[in-house]
Amino acid sequence: MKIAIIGVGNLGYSIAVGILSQKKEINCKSLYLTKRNISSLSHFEKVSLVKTTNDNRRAVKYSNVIILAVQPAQLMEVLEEVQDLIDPKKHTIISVATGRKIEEIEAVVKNGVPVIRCMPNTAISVGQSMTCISANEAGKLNFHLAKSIFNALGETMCIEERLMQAATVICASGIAFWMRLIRATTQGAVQLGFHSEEAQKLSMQTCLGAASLLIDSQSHPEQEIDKVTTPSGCTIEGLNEMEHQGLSSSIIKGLVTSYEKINQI
Ligand SMILES: NC(=O)C1=CN([C@@H]2O[C@H](COP(=O)(O)OP(=O)(O)OC[C@H]3O[C@@H](n4cnc5c(N)ncnc54)[C@H](OP(=O)(O)O)[C@@H]3O)[C@@H](O)[C@H]2O)C=CC1
Ligand SMILES: O=C(O)[C@@H]1CCC=N1
Repeated sequence: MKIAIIGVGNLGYSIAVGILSQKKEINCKSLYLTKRNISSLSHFEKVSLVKTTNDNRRAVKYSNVIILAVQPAQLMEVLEEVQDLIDPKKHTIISVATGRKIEEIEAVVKNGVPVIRCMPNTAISVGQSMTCISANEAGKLNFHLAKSIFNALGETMCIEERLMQAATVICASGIAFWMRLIRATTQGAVQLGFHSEEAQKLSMQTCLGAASLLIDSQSHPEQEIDKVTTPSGCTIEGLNEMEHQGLSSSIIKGLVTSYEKINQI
């Protein structure tokens, strides 16, 4: 695969780091990285596979998988700039732009161009993204290209495009939500007597352990909670107080508010 990432900002950078860490498994022959101001990409210049440029047309010309990672408001302008170079027989477009539908991209490019819409998250830089994928008919024939990139960098799930906004909130924004939960438990640990670095380590590993328990045992969170909550013990006391204060309700309300905002982007 010859890959171009158009728009190497927060997410594009994370994808680039992930691809370079798994370049053999992904079979990446070259990686073009573009943005308008490329000074922040100078450290990539030492990597033989990588070419950094502010010339999107050059990146498209020398690549076959085009990952569009610009802001939603910048997407159409970038597509217009390169659309004449995009060849349905050569290129596959992978857009990670929030809220931009496949049909909006199809309206700009030639008929028959494979378009795949993906929603990874920034944990892609450490090979732990949860990436949701949907595609147009031509894109479905090239699902293997997206899967070979994103399966190497975490887990993937093929979903209907109508669910892409919800996936964005749960998985992409989800990184921020889980960070806040880790920060809150860290703050609690400090209040209970740990130094901040110790507190964060306790919080992070416990978070990882909880997720690993569910992944390995395929059980439901309540089954694991039952194993921890001793009758009349401290866990149920703390858990019930959190729920009295609206823990589950506030998280669900936050997710729904985030979802409503996405639909306005
Ligand atoms: N951050 C996240 O966790 C996630 C983001 N997304 C989506 O991914 C996309 C990117 O988000 P994010 O990385 O946060 O945004 P950033 O603003 O960090 O990155 C966008 C990048 O695009 C570059 N850019 C802008 N215009 C052009 C252009 N004409 N040609 C080439 N490059 C250009 C900008 O650099 P310069 O100004 O130098 O050109 C910038 O680095 C968005 O659509 C977002 O909704 C999706 C999932 C998660
Ligand atoms: O906050 C945002 O709008 C983007 C989409 C998901 C993560 N960042």
